[in-house]
This record gives sequence, structure tokens and C-alpha cells, in this order.
Amino acid sequence: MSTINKNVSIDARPKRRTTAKNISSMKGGTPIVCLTAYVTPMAARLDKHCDLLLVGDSVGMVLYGMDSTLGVDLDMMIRHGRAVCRGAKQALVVIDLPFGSYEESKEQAFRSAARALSETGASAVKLEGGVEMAETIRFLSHRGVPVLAHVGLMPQSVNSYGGYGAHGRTVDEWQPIIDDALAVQEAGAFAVVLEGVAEPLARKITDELKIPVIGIGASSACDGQILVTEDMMGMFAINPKFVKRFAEIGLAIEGAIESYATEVRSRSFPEEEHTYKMVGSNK
Ligand SMILES: Nc1nc(=O)c2c([nH]1)NC[C@@H]1CN(c3ccc(C(=O)N[C@@H](CCC(=O)O)C(=O)O)cc3)CN21
Ligand SMILES: CC(C)C(=O)C(=O)O
Ligand SMILES: [Mg+2]
Repeated sequence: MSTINKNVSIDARPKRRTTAKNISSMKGGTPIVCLTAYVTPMAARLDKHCDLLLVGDSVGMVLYGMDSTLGVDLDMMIRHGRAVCRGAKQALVVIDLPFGSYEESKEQAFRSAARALSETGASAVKLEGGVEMAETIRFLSHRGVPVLAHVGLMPQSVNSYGGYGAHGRTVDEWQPIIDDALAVQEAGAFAVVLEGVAEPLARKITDELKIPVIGIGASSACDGQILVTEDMMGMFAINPKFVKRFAEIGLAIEGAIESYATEVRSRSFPEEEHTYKMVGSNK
């Protein structure tokens, strides 16, 4: 083996990590596969199949039992972002900026985004908002922070909406959402998440935008899809219309725990094979 290249094995060279630019170039092609990730072991499994992993502020609801995403702070996002980056080698890792960490000013947004990237190893941030966030998105993306925008149903605004109902189900609701999508594109977002909107609106926005539209509850018309991993795994109690359960991991967990409890109480666990012997004995 050459001494010059001793640290570079051609065969085992890792595939380069997906970039925000790569995601932008996937507009109109094979749909972009995205899921949320909060912890290392799940991130490692997701990484094999996903183009993009989102460290979503949904972490507050899914892992901490909060009843909305409003109580999540930047330290929580950074802690989980770091965990996800340890597991993910290929996918683009994007961190949600939490409520209160970016809305005040573009400078506040940059400070939060800079921490989110420099303290985790993630390569992009996501923030909720359309026309009103365009100036912030422009400020970040011109300063080295790729931004994934998020329009349509914006969960951090749940108190203004009064619930998580779908948007754009009557045509008179369309124009503000279209304006938001166009504004974030014009401001330099590399892609946009479109959440909780009726199919014809999702189709129109996907057709009109030059950047990829990643849908959640926004029909098959989008350029890609995202779901909360625990939702599609059957590990979380809420079940919106847009969630398909691809597994019933929650039931599998309950079954395993029930078996453990039964075996401990009946002394059938632990068995010989789980038991240490004295040094020098046969087993
Ligand atoms: N686990 C999880 N999954 C998500 O998709 C998610 C989060 N958490 N947290 C942040 C937001 C909140 N989201 C939600 C939460 C609830 C509904 C829901 O229950 N939708 C109902 C309609 C509700 C109504 O009409 O008021 C549905 O039937 O789809 C939808 C999106 C999406 N996001
Ligand atoms: C549902 C996705 C898009 C999200 O923002 C989150 O998981 O926080
Ligand atoms: Mg979010």
C-alpha cells in the first residue's frame, strides 16, 4: 500500500454527503425522501435510505410529551442535532429553528442558525414563515446558511390558528400561501416544506416554484415527502389524516415489555446463557 495514501482507501471511500445544492437539483425528478430524526441509532438507520434528515422541533411533542412545539428551545435542538449528526453520514441534516429563536430580527436568526450549524455538524436550518420571513431567509442564505423554508400549516403558529386543521381548502385561502411560497423562493430558500394543504393548491405551488416542494399532508403532487418518523413507525399517539403507519413499532414495544415482565415474575429470565460463571468453570 502506498504510504502517501495510507489514510485514503479508494474502495471504502465514503460517498459524499448530500448538500443543500444537491437537494435543489432534485426538483421535478425522483421524489426527495425525508424523515425526522432526533437520536443517533435511529439517524444511522434513516441515513441509509433518506436524502434529508430533519431534526424537527416536533421532538418536544414526540420525545418530551409537550402538547405543542412552542416550549422547545435552541439548546434542545442543538443537543438532538449533535446526536443525529453522529449517526448520519450521507443524508443532509437540517435543524429546525425553534419558536422564539429567529422571529425578532434577522440578526437574532443568524445568531441562532450559526449556533445550530457550528455546534452540531448540520448543514442547513429550517424556519417557519413566508412573506414575513423573506428578509430573514435572504440574510441567512447570503451569509452561508442554507435555509429550508416552511409554509402552509406552520405548527409554531398553532395559537393563532386555534388548531392543526388543513389550509387552502377553499380557493379564497390560496393567494396568501402562494405568495409565501414565492417569497421564500425569491429570498433564496434551497427548498420549501409545504404542510397541511389541499391537493390542488399543493400541485399549483409545486408547478410554479423552481425550488423543490417537500410535502407533509400536501398530497403526492410535491417534489418530495416528509413525515415524523415515530408517526410512520406507529410509535406516537396522534394520527393525522396524512400519516400512513408503515409499521406498528409501538405494539412491538408493548409486546416485548409484557414478555419481559412475565418472564421476570416467573423467573424464566434470566436463563443460563445470560448468567456469568466463575473463572475456570466450563461455561
Ligand atoms: N408527531 C408529530 N407529527 C407531526 O406531524 C407534527 C408534530 N408531531 N408536531 C408538530 C406538528 C403538529 N402537526 C399536526 C398535529 C396534529 C394534526 C391533526 O391532528 N390533524 C387532524 C385535523 C385537526 C383539525 O382539523 O383540527 C387530521 O385529521 O389531520 C396535524 C398536524 C404536524 N406536526
Ligand atoms: C413535521 C416537520 C416538517 C417538522 O417541522 C417537524 O418535525 O418539526
Ligand atoms: Mg417543525
